[in-house]
Amino acid sequence: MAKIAIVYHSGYGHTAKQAAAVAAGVNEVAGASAQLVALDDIAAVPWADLDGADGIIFGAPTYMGGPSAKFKEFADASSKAWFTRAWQDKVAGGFTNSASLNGDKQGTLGALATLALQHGMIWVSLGLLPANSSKAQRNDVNRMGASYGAMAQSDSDVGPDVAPPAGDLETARLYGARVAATTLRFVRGKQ
Ligand SMILES: Cc1cc2nc3c(=O)[nH]c(=O)nc-3n(C[C@H](O)[C@H](O)[C@H](O)COP(=O)(O)O)c2cc1C
Repeated sequence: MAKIAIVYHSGYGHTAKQAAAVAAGVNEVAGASAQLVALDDIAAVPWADLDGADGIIFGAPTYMGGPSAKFKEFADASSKAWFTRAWQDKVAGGFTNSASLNGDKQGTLGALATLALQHGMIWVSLGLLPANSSKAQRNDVNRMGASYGAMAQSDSDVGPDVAPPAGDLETARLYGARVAATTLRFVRGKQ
């Protein structure tokens, strides 16, 4: 069994929907299971569960071009795990959601990847072709052409009941499945 923790922050619920889609993708892979960890209270982070996971997927909304402050608080607190190399060689991935089509989401994914690399983790790319032809539609998979991880976009005037759109949630689901399948290979390789 590959245990995959999905550690995310969501201020207003949009990134939480993306996180749920990532978890659905993980759980669709036979032999993999997802544990969603919402970063509401840093004092409540289940560090032992993260240390015991085979993979960790990080998620944050893009605020001012980078991960939200609450996620950064978690990243800073993870320095204890960094000292002990507790997450060394675990599989890692990341996702972000923001209001603008671009919105500097790449800055957030870069920060999430850097966190994983500092911990000695093995980062998984998105692995999906971009929807960038003249026929591309709003609900296409990977409509923002990401490669670092999964991106989603939520219109600024609507709630998480309607955003992010279905294609972005499908992108998140496919990414969760990809990270899970990759983690399973590592777990089986160790056995
Ligand atoms: C403090 C703050 C900063 C933001 N900065 C950005 C930004 O840099 N780029 C962007 O596209 N959207 C930005 N937004 C919009 C959020 O990314 C967007 O509303 C997102 O859906 C929020 O996700 P959440 O509901 O999970 O918190 C910002 C929102 C807030 C509250």
